[in-house]
Amino acid sequence: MSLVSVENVSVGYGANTVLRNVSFAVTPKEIVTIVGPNGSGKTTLLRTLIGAIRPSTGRISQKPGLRIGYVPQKLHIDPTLPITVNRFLRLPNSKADRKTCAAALERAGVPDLTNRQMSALSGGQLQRVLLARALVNEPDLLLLDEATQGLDQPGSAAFYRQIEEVRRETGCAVVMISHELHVVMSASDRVICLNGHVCCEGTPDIVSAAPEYRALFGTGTGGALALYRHEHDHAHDENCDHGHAHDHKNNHRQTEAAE
Ligand SMILES: Nc1ncnc2c1ncn2[C@@H]1O[C@H](COP(=O)(O)OP(=O)(O)OP(=O)(O)O)[C@@H](O)[C@H]1O
Repeated sequence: MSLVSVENVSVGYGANTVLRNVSFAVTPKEIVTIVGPNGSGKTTLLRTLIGAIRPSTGRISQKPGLRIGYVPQKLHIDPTLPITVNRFLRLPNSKADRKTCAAALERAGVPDLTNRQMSALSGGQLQRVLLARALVNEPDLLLLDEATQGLDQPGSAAFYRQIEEVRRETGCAVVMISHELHVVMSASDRVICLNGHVCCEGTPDIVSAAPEYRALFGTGTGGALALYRHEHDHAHDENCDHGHAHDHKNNHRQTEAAE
C-alpha cells in the first residue's frame, strides 16, 4: 500500500496554474527524486504533499496516521536570537525530550551539536540540524527540498549518504528535490521529471534515456550520468554509432544512456 498518493492534482496561484494533472504514489522505503527546471513546480508539489497548499482539483490520499518530516530549502534564523540546537529541535515538538532530540541528532550525523548556538553553525551543520528536526517524530516519509543548497560537492555528497543511512536504519521513504543530477542518479530508486506535469518517471536509467528528460536537461545530463556510471576511462569501438563524441579525456561529457 502506498504511503501517499497524488491523483490528477492541479495547483495554481491565482490564475497561474503551476501543476497540471499530476499523479504519482510513494511506497514504503523508496527514495524518489523530483527533478525539473526552475519554476517547474517542484517546491509547490512538496508543499501540496505536506498540506500547506490546497490543490484546485484532484486528490491526495495519505496512509492513516502517516508521519511526515519536512526539510525546507532554507531557513533564515535571526543571528541575534540566542537559541541552542536542543531548544530549536523542541520548538515544533514541545513533547520531545532531550533524549529523543539527541537520538535525532545522532541519526542526522551530528551528535555533538546539542548545546551549540544555532547562529554558530556552518551551512552543512545547519542542514543536518534541519534534518534532525524532521527526524524527531520518526517520520514514515521524509521530504527534502533541495536540502544541500549552498553546500560544496563533498558536503552535499555526505548529506545524501546520510539520507541513505537514515532510510536504511529507520525504513522511512524519502521524496527529495535535487539539482545535483549525478547524486540523484546514484541515490534514487525512482526519478520523477516534472515540468508543470509529470514528463516521465521511472528508474534513473529509464528517465535519463527518455526524450522528454533529454529535451529538458540536454547533454549536460548525459554528462552527469556518464560521471556516475564511468569512474574510469574506457575504450570504444571506433566504428560504433551510438551518437556521442569519443573524447576520452573529457569522459563525463559523453552521453552514454544509448549504449
Ligand atoms: N507563493 C506563490 N505565489 C505566487 N506564485 C508562486 C508562489 N510560489 C511559487 N510561485 C510560482 O509558481 C511557479 C513554480 O514555483 P516552484 O517554487 O514550485 O518551482 P520550483 O520547480 O520549485 O522552482 P526552483 O527550482 O526555482 O526552486 C513559479 O512560476 C513561481 O513563480
